[in-house]
Amino acid sequence: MRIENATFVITGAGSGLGSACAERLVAAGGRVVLCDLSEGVQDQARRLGDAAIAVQGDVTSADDIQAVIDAAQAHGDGLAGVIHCAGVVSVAKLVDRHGNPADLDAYARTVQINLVGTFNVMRLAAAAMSQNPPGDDGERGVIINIASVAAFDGQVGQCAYSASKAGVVGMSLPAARELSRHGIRVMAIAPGVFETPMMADIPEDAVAALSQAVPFPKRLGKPDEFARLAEQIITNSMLNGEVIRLDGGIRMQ
Ligand SMILES: NC(=O)C1=CN([C@@H]2O[C@H](COP(=O)(O)OP(=O)(O)OC[C@H]3O[C@@H](n4cnc5c(N)ncnc54)[C@H](O)[C@@H]3O)[C@@H](O)[C@H]2O)C=CC1
Ligand SMILES: C[C@]12CC(=O)[C@H]3[C@@H](CCC4=CC(=O)CC[C@@]43C)[C@@H]1CC[C@@H]2C(=O)C=O
Repeated sequence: MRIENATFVITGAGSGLGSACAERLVAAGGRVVLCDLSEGVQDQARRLGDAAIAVQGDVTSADDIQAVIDAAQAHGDGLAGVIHCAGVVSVAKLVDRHGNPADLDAYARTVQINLVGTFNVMRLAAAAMSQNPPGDDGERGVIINIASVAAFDGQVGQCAYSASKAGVVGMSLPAARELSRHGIRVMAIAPGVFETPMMADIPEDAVAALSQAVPFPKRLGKPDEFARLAEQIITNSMLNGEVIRLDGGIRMQ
């Protein structure tokens, strides 16, 4: 799949990994529709110029995401792909230090945004892309979902987050198998620890410890390193039905 003059939806594009993907795709000649809950996404689109537009929306809402996809179809010649970066992290023990059980609504909220939101974006994007004229090899589109190393090595306090990301991993192969008949590829990236606003409130010594836990290089990943992998997935049509860890070799304790 080529990037030049093709249109991509990027969710979570107001910040961190999504924002870096938007910059990279525009630099490669693509058009982007940026979706985020936060209104800051409008400024991000303005910074990127005419190739970018923003549609504020919630990935868990069918109406919001349909509006994003409609905007993408109007912004170019059909929707070529989605990089679905919107997500939230949550930390809560099953039983806290006072013996209270974890909050059930908080658990459901994380799963709703990270897992149900991913399914919502995938289903609406795939329905739109299935109507595209076929390109090389009959390709009609590509979906990149974002999991996490926490899908495989979840830490204490990450029951909700790890379950939501493991669900994203679990959906990728059946989705790729099903959508192959439409020429749509599905991939997932499982990042390790990346330097984004999601990490902003973590104390310096905790960030240093996380960096030390990476075999090589001993630092947090940079958002553009993530965006470069997303770019490779878009342009390399043999990548399908797989989850790629991008983590410097870290295995969380
Ligand atoms: N930063 C890291 O170390 C890692 C991040 N990830 C995953 O990567 C993805 C991107 O994370 P970052 O860029 O680091 O986080 P971030 O917090 O910088 O960006 C996430 C964006 O998603 C948006 N968002 C949240 N809920 C939304 C909703 N319901 N609808 C629309 N937008 C919504 C937020 O407004 C925010 O702009 C997330 O799925 C995260 O779980 C995975 C592994 C490591
Ligand atoms: C630091 C902490 C736990 C983590 O390791 C995550 C971090 C937020 C960004 C991340 C996203 C991932 O998908 C992988 C894990 C992690 C680096 C979390 C913020 C608070 C968490 C904490 O303090 C745990 O005790």
